[in-house]
Amino acid sequence: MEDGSAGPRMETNSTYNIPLVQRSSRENEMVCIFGTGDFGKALGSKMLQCGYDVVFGSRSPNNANLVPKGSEVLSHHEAAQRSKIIFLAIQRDHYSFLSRLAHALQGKILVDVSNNLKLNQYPESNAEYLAQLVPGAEVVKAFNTVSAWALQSGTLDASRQVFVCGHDSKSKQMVMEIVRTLGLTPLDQGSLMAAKEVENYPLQLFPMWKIPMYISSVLAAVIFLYCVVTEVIYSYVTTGEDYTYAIMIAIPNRVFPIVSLILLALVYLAGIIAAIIQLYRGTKYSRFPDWLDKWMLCRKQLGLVALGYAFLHVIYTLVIPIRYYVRWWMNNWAITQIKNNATAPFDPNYAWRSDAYLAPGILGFFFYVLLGITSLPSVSNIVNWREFRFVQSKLGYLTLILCTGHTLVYGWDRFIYGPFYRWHLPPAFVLSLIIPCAVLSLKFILIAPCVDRIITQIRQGWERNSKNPKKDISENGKTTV
Ligand SMILES: NC(=O)C1=CN([C@@H]2O[C@H](COP(=O)(O)OP(=O)(O)OC[C@H]3O[C@@H](n4cnc5c(N)ncnc54)[C@H](OP(=O)(O)O)[C@@H]3O)[C@@H](O)[C@H]2O)C=CC1
Ligand SMILES: [Cu+2]
Repeated sequence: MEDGSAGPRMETNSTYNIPLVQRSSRENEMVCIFGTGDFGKALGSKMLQCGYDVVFGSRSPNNANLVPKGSEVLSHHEAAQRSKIIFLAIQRDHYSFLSRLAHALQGKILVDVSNNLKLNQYPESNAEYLAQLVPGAEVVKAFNTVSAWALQSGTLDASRQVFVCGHDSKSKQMVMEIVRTLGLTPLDQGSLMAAKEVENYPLQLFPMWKIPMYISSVLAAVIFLYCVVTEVIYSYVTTGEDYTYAIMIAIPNRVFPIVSLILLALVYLAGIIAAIIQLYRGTKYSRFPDWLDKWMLCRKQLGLVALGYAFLHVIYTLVIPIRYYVRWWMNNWAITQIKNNATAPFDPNYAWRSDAYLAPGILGFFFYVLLGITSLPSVSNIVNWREFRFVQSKLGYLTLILCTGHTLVYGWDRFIYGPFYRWHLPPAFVLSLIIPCAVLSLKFILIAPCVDRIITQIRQGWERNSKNPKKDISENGKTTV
């Protein structure tokens, strides 16, 4: 496997932009960069550091002071003559001027580094558009996943990989050689047809978080309103009591665990729905509906958002003893006992109940954190996928069971206790149990030996409706088993 060490290494304590290591095998190679914007400048100084000669092509060649020291600025036309490879650090919207330069760009390698603002912003990829504009040049897509900031500050750890694609393999090799010299890792993605995917890549990181964030915000808002109605407004309307201070801590501390529990259950609901669909269809070879695919893909983010809410619940719970309302209430209770000269008897039932409620909460949170840690790339990279599956699935269900148990014990007799059903609405925690209990019950059914056997068979490739389940006659008449 390639790593960054193929090219000359950067040594420390040298002046910026002076070649740190001379490229040993040949004369300094000249590269041309069109555009003196953020990316052009960052790429230029990185290349200078790594021993290339850099010439910029700009609309205003007189502003030479704007570019990194040691490089030249010329007009586009002149700069193009100086190098075989031209990096286009220009937004796609401005590409049209290149068609006028078509003659000067004949036979050159044009490296398209551009990104878009939105997924599928244009019908064709930027690189393919460029290839149409300048048919005489070889277009290679690369560098779009590396940010100008990372290039300049040297903090490339997270983005060392550079996707490269293009039709002409020789041009691609030359660009990949530059990528290596800059200390990055090129990943060949194939022909220019892959450019669209490469361009979508930096934009695609967002949707993974967008859906979980959206779901959790909507859930939190709805549950918050529900609690405000059934607690604050209800108290005010029925007894005239002012309970509005609850919206600061008491109600959020109901909303956070509820959202957390529902999100955690949603993580595992996706897999259960997938298993049910496979059971129903009797095969694993047909595609899941689009929404389920998306859901499956954002499970990790969903779980991490759930963990965030669990954290909030823990912190909000820890401050309970220092709340004024709680201190007042405790003091008042003690004073009442003193006044009446009667100590309330110790109630072992109540002690049991409160410990039985806290214990699964603490354990659940512990496993929750463990789940979160094992989903970090630095940890998941050192376990094999079986171990990862084991942790994420077994530990995940254990967490879900503990957290659901925590909520069930919290409920205890409140499930049937009339005063908690204000305006005939169930308390919010009852609603929070619907999805987790459904997930756990369904999972229970799915792991029953008779059902589990069928699912395992399906996942190993068995098909219920296949006419020839074992035999498949291929074109040349041979039978493959
Ligand atoms: N910034 C980043 O972190 C990253 C940027 N990219 C891509 O790199 C490209 C450049 O980005 P960035 O440097 O941030 O953009 P900027 O807007 O900072 O710079 C673009 C440069 O393009 C030139 N330009 C602007 N308008 C025109 C025009 N009408 N005709 C010809 N040239 C023009 C200008 O250079 P001059 O005045 O010298 O002509 C300008 O400095 C984009 O395609 C972007 O998607 C990719 C990855 C990361
Ligand atoms: Cu709790």
